[in-house]
Order: sequence, then C-alpha cells, then structure tokens
Amino acid sequence: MPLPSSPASPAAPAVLISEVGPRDGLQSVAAVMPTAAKLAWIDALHAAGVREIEVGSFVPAARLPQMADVAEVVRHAVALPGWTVMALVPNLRGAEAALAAGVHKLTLPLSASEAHSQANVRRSRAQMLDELRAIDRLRDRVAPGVALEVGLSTAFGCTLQGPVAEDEVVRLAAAAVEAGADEVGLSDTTGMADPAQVRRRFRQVHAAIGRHLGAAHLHNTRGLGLANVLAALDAGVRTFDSSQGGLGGCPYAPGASGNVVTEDLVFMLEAMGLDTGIDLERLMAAREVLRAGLPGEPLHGMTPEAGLPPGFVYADGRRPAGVTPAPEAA
Ligand SMILES: CC(=O)SCCNC(=O)CCNC(=O)[C@H](O)C(C)(C)COP(=O)(O)OP(=O)(O)OC[C@H]1O[C@@H](n2cnc3c(N)ncnc32)[C@H](O)[C@@H]1OP(=O)(O)O
Ligand SMILES: CC(=O)CC(=O)O
Repeated sequence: MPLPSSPASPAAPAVLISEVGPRDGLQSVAAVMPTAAKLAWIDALHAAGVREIEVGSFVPAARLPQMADVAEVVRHAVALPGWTVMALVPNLRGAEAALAAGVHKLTLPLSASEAHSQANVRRSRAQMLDELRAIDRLRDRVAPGVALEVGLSTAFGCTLQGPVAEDEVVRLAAAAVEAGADEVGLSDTTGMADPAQVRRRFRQVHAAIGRHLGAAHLHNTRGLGLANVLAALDAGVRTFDSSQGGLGGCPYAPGASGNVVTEDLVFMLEAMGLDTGIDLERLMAAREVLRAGLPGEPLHGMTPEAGLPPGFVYADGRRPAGVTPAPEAA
C-alpha cells in the first residue's frame, strides 16, 4: 500500500498501534506494579485512544510475579469499550485462563530460534506448534470470536543462537497459519534487525502468508526501532507493537531491552499523515500515570522531552489543544 504523499492526505491509511507496555514493559522491570496502578495506567491509555493493548501474560507467577494479577487486569480492561484486549499465553493452560478472563485476542510466542524457544518456554518449536493447535481447538470450542496471534520471536536474529535464517522464519510463519494462527507477526526480540533486513523479511513472509501477516514488534536496543518501523511500513505492515516509555524486553533473551517508544512512534506516524487514532497529549498524561505507578523507573522517548512542535497537526487535521499554531497557519 503506498504511503500518502502529503501529511494532510484524506486517504491516509489507519495504522494500528498495539500497546504492549503492560505486558512486555512490566515483565522487564524488577518492580511489581501494584494492580491499582496498572488499572489507572490502562484507563489512561484507553482515554488516549489506544485501540489495541496487551495487558499481561498468563504465566506461572513464580516465573513472572509482575503478571500474577493478570486475570483481574484483563477483566478490568475488557469492560472498557472500543478496544481489543490481548494477553500473551505460553501454553494451553494459559489460554484456558485467558479465555476464562474474557480476552479478545490471544498471542502465543513462537521462537524462530530453537535456543530461544528452550530458554523462553522450555519447549521446542515443534512442541509450540502442537500447543498452538491445541489452543486453536480450544478457542474454536469455547470462544470462536477470539483472535489468535503468533509472534515469531527472534525473527531477525538471536543472542543465544546467532543468525536466524530467512527461510526458517518463512517456514515457521506458514506453519503457524497452518496450525491455526489468524495473524503472524515478526519480532526483533533483541534489537538486531536493520531496515533492509526488516523490509526483506516482511515481504518474504507476506508473500508466504498474505492476509495473515500481523504486527511488527521492534525493540530499540540499537536505536534502529523507528527506522525499522519505516521499513516495515514500506513492506505493507500496518500494525505496530510499541511500549509506553519504551519499557520492555524478554527476561529469557540475553541483551534484550526496550521496545519502540509509543510516544515517538505516534508522533512520527501522525506527522507523516498516518492516522493512529491516538491523542498525543493524553498519551503524555498516561505516561505520567505510568511514572507514578513505577517510581524511579527510567522512561525513554524523545517526543515527551521535546514536546510537540509548533504547528503540529494530526493526520486527521486536528490540532493539539496545547500547541501554538505555526506562524504561517496562524
Ligand atoms: C519474547 C518474550 O518476551 S515472550 C514473554 C516472556 N517470556 C515468558 O513469559 C516465559 C513464559 N514461560 C513460561 O511461563 C514457562 O516456561 C512455561 C510455563 C511455558 C513452561 O515452564 P515449565 O516449567 O516447563 O512448565 P510446566 O508445564 O512443567 O509447569 C510447571 C508449573 O507451572 C504451572 N503452569 C504451567 N503453565 C502455566 C500457566 N500458563 N499459568 C500458570 N501456571 C502454569 C504448572 O501447573 C506447574 O505447576 P506445579 O509446579 O504447581 O505443578
Ligand atoms: C512476545 C514478545 O515480546 C516478542 C518478542 O520480543 O520476541
């Protein structure tokens, strides 16, 4: 799909930002955010116009105590209208609990690298495909309206295994669709991707699975997060995972660090004329709610530091309430 030629283009395609902070962000910080603080943050993200959110993961609390309250968090989030609430599940047991809590969408991590699969879920990739088939059968039986996503972790390289072959990524994406995934996204778990690789890999996977192509989940470990977003946009991707304050990182992938910063991503896309539906000033307010819930935790992002530039206009033509129009527009 071509990008719009001007920021004001009325034909600007919608880009879906999938906020993963409450899951990917909170799994990566040592502190356990109190449930009330999580709910306040989620409410603030909803008020900012976020349309898809990953609110947690159904994993053993002994592994990730940050996620021990996930069922309560899901129940709260699904009561808010107009957005898709998703949760990560590593197995059938997690899927059963997530569906019982009322999620709209499940996401299963399937590692492209065998070494990361063993480190992350203590299962082989083949076993995870079996798990996916079992989750798909469960979903069909008890909640056929629930979407099932697979995120292909380490799709651009792995700090445990090293390079990950493109053919292997394409093979696993196709196998995941065959096993029941509605969408397959590609994840740069340890921030090893470059834009040329991102463009090529998404195009290859798109050629193999067509409409099942899902999100780009890009970590900013080497500062290439936004450049990689542009490359993925170029390859036709229209859903991007990102995390408020850039929090994130897999605890079972050495060297993993934060995601693309939602605030910077929304600013970039809106400035390019790509409607995200997100209000940046309310997103900044949500950032303060996050900061209050995680005192002392550094939050990343350039746009929150610099503020919106004079004359900034959203893709849909709105002006931010607190921004002075540029001289020529005044
Ligand atoms: C790239 C990323 O960022 S992905 C997200 C980050 N990574 C993760 O969240 C890691 C997820 N991994 C895991 O949770 C684990 O590796 C598992 C559950 C998938 C597998 O671990 P194993 O130890 O092999 O699990 P196993 O099936 O043997 O069960 C161990 C215990 O956990 C319990 N358990 C298993 N799955 C779950 C679950 N989804 N939720 C709660 N408890 C569970 C079992 O009942 C068992 O409990 P018991 O000891 O009281 O009998
Ligand atoms: C599940 C994820 O968090 C995706 C990844 O970074 O591999």
